Amino acid sequence: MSPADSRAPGAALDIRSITKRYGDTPAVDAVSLDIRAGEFVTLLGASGSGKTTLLRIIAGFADADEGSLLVDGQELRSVPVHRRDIGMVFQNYALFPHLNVEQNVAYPLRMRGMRGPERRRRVAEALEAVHLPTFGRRRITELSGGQQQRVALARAIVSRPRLLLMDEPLGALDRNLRDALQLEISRLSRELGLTVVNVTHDQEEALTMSDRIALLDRGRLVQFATPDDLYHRPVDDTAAAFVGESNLFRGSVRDDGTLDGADGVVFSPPSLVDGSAVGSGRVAVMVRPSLVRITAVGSAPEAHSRVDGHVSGIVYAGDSRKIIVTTASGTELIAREDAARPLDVSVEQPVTLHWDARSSIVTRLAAGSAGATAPAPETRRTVRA
Ligand SMILES: Nc1ncnc2c1ncn2[C@@H]1O[C@H](COP(=O)(O)OP(=O)(O)OP(=O)(O)O)[C@@H](O)[C@H]1O
Repeated sequence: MSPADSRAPGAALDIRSITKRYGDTPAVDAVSLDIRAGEFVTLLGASGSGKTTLLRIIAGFADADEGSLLVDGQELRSVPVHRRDIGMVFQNYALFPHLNVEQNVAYPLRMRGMRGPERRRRVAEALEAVHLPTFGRRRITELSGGQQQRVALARAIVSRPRLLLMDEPLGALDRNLRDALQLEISRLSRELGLTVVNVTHDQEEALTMSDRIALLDRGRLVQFATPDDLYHRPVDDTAAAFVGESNLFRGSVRDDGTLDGADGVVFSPPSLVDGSAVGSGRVAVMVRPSLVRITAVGSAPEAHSRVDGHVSGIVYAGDSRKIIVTTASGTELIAREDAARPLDVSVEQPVTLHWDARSSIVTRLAAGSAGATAPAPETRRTVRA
């Protein structure tokens, strides 16, 4: 099988303005993505954002109302499912219980009429790739969930498909197994130069595994970017709120550096939150909780952006500690700090949250965003479907 550095350049799959409606509501709304050969792309979004519908359209289980799917310039929409040269892995494994591991993995090759030593060699290679080289004769019912998912993966890659589609492949597994398989699937896709489209609502999984992430919201593509860009340079408040934990303020930046309607947050220096950088007056300003510091009222560094409130909760989460601060108007903000640091605040204590102005990220408001019509600031935590 080909190593990663032999990946072909160019688009493996060019998704152009794909739209699918159920009744009047678009489940997928004019989504365009150019997926490169050898790339691992994740469709990420809350429940109902259109991920599975788009994946099913690529697989050929559903047809789009509009748009095209081009592979090497050829329209895929008119190609029947079994001729699309696509491997699939589902959350529920979908293995044949009456066949053993080897027979399950060999199935796609049998369908293509491949037999004899070549077929055996390919099956052995695929089982090797998923670290199950000695499991060929095992019955499916004798395997753990993680092992079944590896068999499903081996079956999906054994015919070396042009494209591997995965629909929440790790959704049924426990956290430890999921973490281990995430790394293994990433390794395998790199080693084999696979082009993968993966669906998940788990942002950590998306950030860990993907070369690029397509963030969907109500059928629309919000941003298609590397994990780093999505995290550090969200295009709007929807992306900022969905990916990672964030403190998010929406409003208009005043000349004095405060944000209209934002609980008296003072951005310092104000030039760093110049809304003109992202268009008209109304903006979203985000700061990640890990970049926020907490101190007694009145003792924040002058050069820092800051807001006052009182500590309303302290939550331990393994290595880190989340301190929840509620402002005078009831907005909850988060500071996340290393749990090894001595705790120098207590619940109910008045405090100032502050952060280096360079940690503020200014983005535009998404069309239809709550903040586009109401200026109330808001804190969003990790959103999970
Ligand atoms: N066969 C169908 N008939 C009618 N509506 C549908 C159908 N399939 C999907 N939808 C609707 O289309 C929208 C997108 O659904 P889809 O399953 O693609 O979302 P998703 O992002 O994959 O969600 P989840 O993470 O919950 O699986 C939803 O509002 C859903 O109710």
